[in-house]
Amino acid sequence: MPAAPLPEIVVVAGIIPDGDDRLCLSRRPEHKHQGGLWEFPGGKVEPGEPLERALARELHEELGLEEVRSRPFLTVRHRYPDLHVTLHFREVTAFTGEPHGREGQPVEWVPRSGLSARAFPAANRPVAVALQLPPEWVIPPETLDEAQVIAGLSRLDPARQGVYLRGWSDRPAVAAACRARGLRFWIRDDAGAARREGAFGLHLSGEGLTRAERDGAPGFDGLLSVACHDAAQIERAMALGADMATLSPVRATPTHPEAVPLGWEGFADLIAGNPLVFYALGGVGPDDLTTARAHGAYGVAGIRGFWPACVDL
Ligand SMILES: Nc1nc2c([nH]c(=O)n2[C@H]2C[C@H](O)[C@@H](COP(=O)(O)OP(=O)(O)OP(=O)(O)O)O2)c(=O)[nH]1
Repeated sequence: MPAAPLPEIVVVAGIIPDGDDRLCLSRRPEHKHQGGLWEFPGGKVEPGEPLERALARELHEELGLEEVRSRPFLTVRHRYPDLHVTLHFREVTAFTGEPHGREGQPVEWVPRSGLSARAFPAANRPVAVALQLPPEWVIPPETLDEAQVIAGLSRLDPARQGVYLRGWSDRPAVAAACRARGLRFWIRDDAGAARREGAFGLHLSGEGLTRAERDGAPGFDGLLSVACHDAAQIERAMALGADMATLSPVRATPTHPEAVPLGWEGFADLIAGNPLVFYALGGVGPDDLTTARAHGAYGVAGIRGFWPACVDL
């Protein structure tokens, strides 16, 4: 007899900041699923209930908060041995009241830097990664000279933007400019250079991925990222233990006219259920962030539209 299908639930959970770089966590009661672990407060969505309303209801019931406003952060689908869960994590942008455990559960404000010391349910891994990442991933144009790139970097916003030094990965002066500005930056393929320069991430191109598979995972402690274009590459990125990936091209781009665009639906289908944090790349701009999040991405990436307009292209 075929095994009975596992129950499926839809959950909404709030990432609640306090303006002092701390987030509100609560501890799940021992008797519940994933009991004893820390969680982002929330609970099951009722049939037909809009997500923002569901989160406001849960945060009122569990923490006593009022007037909760939120926006999408990251959607995660996870298969526990006994349960399939779709978790809609949302960033809380406004609330009134002081969170307290109305159901007797411990509630704490935890500094972002202290999150890794807490035990979370397995489904939360991509959220822990995304919480360290900027929503925009900017690729400096390779048509500029080094001085222009350095000038452009000084105009980026470190809170919102990270930088992939693609063609600039072997230029110490460009990495130094990122460090000076406090920008998180990624280096292409070269784990040694990423270590030396104190890069936040190492981004593997197709070639870098093949080399890493042949020689073993690169020796680099920071974030591991892979450039993906299809389901097979996503599988390979996960097998290598990657944290994040770019997936492209979402739309047609002048730089890769031969590549078949995925479209937003194709993009969403490819990433659904994969525990990586994805950036949408290829013909997208900063204004596409809401659309990207609605299709399961965490961030948007690109050259044009992201690079400061005041620097001449
Ligand atoms: N709220 C929340 N739930 C999480 C997180 N990570 C994670 O895997 N989960 C799982 C655990 C549970 O299986 C499910 C949440 O369901 P729940 O049982 O707490 O929902 P609820 O508050 O509506 O509970 P109940 O009153 O119906 O028992 O999602 C997280 O960060 N926050």
